[in-house]
Amino acid sequence: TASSSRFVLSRVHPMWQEPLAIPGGDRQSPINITMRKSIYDPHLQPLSIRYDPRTCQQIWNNGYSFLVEFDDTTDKSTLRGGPLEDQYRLCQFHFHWGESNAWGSEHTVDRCLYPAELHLVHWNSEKYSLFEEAVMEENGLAVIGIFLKVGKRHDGLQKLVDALPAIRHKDSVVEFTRFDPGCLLPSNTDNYWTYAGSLTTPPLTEAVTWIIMKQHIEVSHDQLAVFRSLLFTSAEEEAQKSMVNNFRCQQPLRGRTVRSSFS
Ligand SMILES: NS(=O)(=O)c1ccc(C(=O)N2CCN(Cc3ccccc3)C2)cc1
Ligand SMILES: [Zn+2]
Repeated sequence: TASSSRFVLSRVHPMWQEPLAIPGGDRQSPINITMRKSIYDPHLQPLSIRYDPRTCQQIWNNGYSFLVEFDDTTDKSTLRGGPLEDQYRLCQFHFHWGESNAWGSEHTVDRCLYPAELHLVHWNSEKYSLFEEAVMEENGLAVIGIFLKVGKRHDGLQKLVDALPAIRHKDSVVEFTRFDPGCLLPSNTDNYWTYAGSLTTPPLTEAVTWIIMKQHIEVSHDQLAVFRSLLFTSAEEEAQKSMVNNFRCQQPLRGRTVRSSFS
């Protein structure tokens, strides 16, 4: 039954000890998406992604990734449509990456690993009044996942890359304004997979409608190398640890269906 907590089998994550039991535990993220098992759903609406660069506020190192945070006190940067019933507000975006270009993404497609994955995090502003509230509720969050591949330089990303040396250590924050997260979206946002999942970091709550883009974006090797120059550790700590491999291991599908917006 839903109340029975299952033991989520997972290898110990380098960054934090995976809890042995998660309440429910039958819709955990990330997962591998098997293309031939995903179900085309013709009723999925087009996504409406409208971001206002004026809501961009700061960038900070939280000791696990770096987050670009937005003013989410009004409906200026929003996500609607697709599998979503309600309107969601953008609150932050962050990335997950590896120590090498061979791995780093949290989700995979037919077991294909990408060197990094971007998460644009939104919360249901029709049903809840704060992110902290929505994070505990089913379908409280909607996260867009975008795979990164190493290739040509991403001009829009460079402004963000240039800000990273200022937040090298955990808990450092700098002002970061007038950045349009729309520049990080792939040219085609009509083709995506969607499934019911969870946060991939504590509290791992099963509150997320995942929307994983089929089309990846390209960034240069040097841009990704700057991500790896960040540190998990604060300025006070002796041993400096490079911020790499900040991804969670994959979780069982538990009978969930992954839908696709394309046939
Ligand atoms: N990788 S992911 O996209 O799944 C993702 C991970 C973390 C977050 C995030 O901003 N927080 C998770 C909770 N945390 C703070 C918090 C809030 C309430 C209760 C407890 C703790 C912030 C959002 C998305
Ligand atoms: Zn994430």
